[in-house]
Amino acid sequence: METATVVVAPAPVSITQPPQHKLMELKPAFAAVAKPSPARKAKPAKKKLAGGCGGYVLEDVPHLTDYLPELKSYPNPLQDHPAYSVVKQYFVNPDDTVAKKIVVHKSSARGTHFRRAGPRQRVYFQPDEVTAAIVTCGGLCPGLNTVIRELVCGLHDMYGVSSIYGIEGGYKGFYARNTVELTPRSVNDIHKRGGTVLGTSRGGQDTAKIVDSIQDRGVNQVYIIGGDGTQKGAASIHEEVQRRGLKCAVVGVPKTIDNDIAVIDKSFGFDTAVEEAQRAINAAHVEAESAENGIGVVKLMGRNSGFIAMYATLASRDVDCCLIPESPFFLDGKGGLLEFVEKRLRDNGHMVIVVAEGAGQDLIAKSMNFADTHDASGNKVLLDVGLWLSHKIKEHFKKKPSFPITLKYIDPTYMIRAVPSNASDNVYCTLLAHSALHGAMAGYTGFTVAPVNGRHAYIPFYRITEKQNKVVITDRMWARVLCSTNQPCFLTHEDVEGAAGLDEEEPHMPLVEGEYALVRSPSMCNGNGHLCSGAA
Ligand SMILES: Nc1ncnc2c1ncn2[C@@H]1O[C@H](COP(=O)(O)OP(=O)(O)OP(=O)(O)O)[C@@H](O)[C@H]1O
Ligand SMILES: O=P(O)(O)OC[C@H]1O[C@](O)(CO)[C@@H](O)[C@@H]1O
Ligand SMILES: [Mg+2]
Repeated sequence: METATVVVAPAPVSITQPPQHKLMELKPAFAAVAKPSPARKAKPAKKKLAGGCGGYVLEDVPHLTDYLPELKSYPNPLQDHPAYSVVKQYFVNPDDTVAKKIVVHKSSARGTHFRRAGPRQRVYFQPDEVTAAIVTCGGLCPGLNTVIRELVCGLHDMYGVSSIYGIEGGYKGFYARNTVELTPRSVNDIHKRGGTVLGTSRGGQDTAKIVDSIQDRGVNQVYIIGGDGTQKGAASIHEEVQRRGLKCAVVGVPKTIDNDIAVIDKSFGFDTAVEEAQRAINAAHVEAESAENGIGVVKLMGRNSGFIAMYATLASRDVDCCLIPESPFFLDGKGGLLEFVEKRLRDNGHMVIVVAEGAGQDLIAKSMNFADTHDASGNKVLLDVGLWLSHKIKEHFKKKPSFPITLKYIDPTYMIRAVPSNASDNVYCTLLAHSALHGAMAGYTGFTVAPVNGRHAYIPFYRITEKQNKVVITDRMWARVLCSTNQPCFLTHEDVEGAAGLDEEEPHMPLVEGEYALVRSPSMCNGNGHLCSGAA
């Protein structure tokens, strides 16, 4: 492990863990202890924080040596790889970290950083020791197959790993389905297809059973591709793996077209989805333009976050009104949506409305009195806002016989996520997969990999799962949308006051024992291991 940066915080070690020399004697694929009773809960992993000068904080990720301190390391085989041997500085400097915030003032603290992703000089697995498993969970997203392909090809071509399995049908596939062997040949052209060749599912996440399966199959690297729910599942798998003292790296690759994962720049598949949404918006615009008082309503995905609707609106420029979950709206009366629709039709003769599926759910529930239902993962099942809105608009104009309208409702929901990824998402997925496997080979675990301000980083699970990424309606990006559509903002003063801020939290670092395990890093401090002033 890279000792220059981090001193390991005391790890929560299971009392069933055998002495270390025993661990090292076990089957090379994994070091395991007796299976625990499913009733015992894994303790949440401690946060690993290191301080540095000028308010610098490293939010580090766990490493296998945190709880298996005697693990052997080996020179990275990449150093002999013909493609990489010529690359200067191919291995990531152990002190390299990625800043969470890059807009700073001269007096700002340096703030939170994450460990930079990439290949390390030393690895903690020998190629023939690795048994890797890949699983995809949650809804579909363009690029899933590309990530699978690049994990398989990357592990094989860069590290000489040949034992790679796909878990079929999401988390429950660990204990309810068969595995499929993955080779560079079997995944060769899967990136040209939408969906996931492994299948996916919601619900059925049973951590104890999953870790039993990991243990039984001798899996020592698990790559888990999925959204916020999946990453929560991955966090509990990692905790249980650590509690059992298994030599098994648990790695998350964030996936969701909703782009609702916090901290990261953007989730893969999002660009493709926005591009695909353009086709629906174009169709709505053509239909609307060709009719008398034509209205095109397009519903796009976005359960709690309206990013797809927002970016699709900005990209298109044909949209007259964009409705997202983060920005409440109302229909009737002065300043309401119906008044705006009427005005826009009088002015332009046609209009296009883009609505994110999670928008206006409270209004629909009020007017239709539906009981909440949830999917197998516990996500609220949404009511069809597009249908409801279309109905309300038609009802409104029915009362005005001198004002005939033609409304077309387009619901491309699944079409924007079932397509193969576009070129830029393909490249992005490749980098994600490579960053993920370099991290696992280097012994890091319990992390999600993703770009932060353009640089790939290893981010602890808790950072990804503690809150969702949402459109900030008091931010300039939403103002750009309002400028491009010239729609009313529908907001009251209270809505604005209550809206989430752009840059709220920067976690402060209590210098006391407790939830945070503060670690002082000699290389980042003033040479004697003390935090420089301003670090707290
Ligand atoms: N809090 C949680 N703890 C453990 N597992 C969870 C948790 N939430 C969800 N999961 C599991 O993660 C898997 C995927 O979750 P979910 O269906 O919410 O999709 P997701 O990963 O959020 O992706 P997306 O929202 O983009 O479709 C499911 O198998 C679900 O059971
Ligand atoms: O696949 P399902 O269960 O219909 O889920 C649809 C949901 O999945 C997503 O595509 C991703 O969370 C959402 O945008 C959408 O609400
Ligand atoms: Mg989700």
